[in-house]
Amino acid sequence: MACEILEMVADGLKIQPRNVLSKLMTDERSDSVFRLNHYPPCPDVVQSLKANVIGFGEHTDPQIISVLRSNNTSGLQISLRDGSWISVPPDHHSFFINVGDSLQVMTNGRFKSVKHRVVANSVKSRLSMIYFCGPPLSEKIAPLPSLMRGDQQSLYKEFTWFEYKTSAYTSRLADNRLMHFEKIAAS
Ligand SMILES: O=C(O)CCC(=O)C(=O)O
Ligand SMILES: [Fe+2]
Repeated sequence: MACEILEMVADGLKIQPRNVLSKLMTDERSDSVFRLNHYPPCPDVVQSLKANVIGFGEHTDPQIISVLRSNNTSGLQISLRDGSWISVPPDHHSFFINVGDSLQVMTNGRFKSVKHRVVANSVKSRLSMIYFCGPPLSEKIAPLPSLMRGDQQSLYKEFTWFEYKTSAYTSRLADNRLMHFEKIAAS
């Protein structure tokens, strides 16, 4: 399914070949990961604090895309441009597809990796499973040449997936991990 989505993304962007993104995850060296998260209910804390108890702190996903499925318990929220948070309705029949930092770079910022977090539910436990499509470690993460028009420049310095991961290990979850790879605009 993740492959199909990446091929539909390529179609939508009108780029060839169709597997320009999906081949990164079908590659036998692909660094994809599957994660299961369990958030037990937090009744006392939520009620006594009358505030959000964070189950998973705010962050962007590093990979290309993330394919998430959860049970029927709410908790996942995404951050809007104005900094406010909105809830993603839980639906155990649907998949939630998230753009990761790598796809943001590969589309030179056209697709944005959106900040998200999970807040604890006071009554029910939340279960989620996520498939993160990661490229091979040696893969250069750079805007797809077929997307670059005229003299358009990359917004990012060149780096490999391994370099991104190494740099991410020294950062905090909420940090913009692409910051080290952004080109500084000349003034
Ligand atoms: O559990 C969720 O709904 C989201 C978890 C998440 O964002 C992650 O594992 O990267
Ligand atoms: Fe995430």
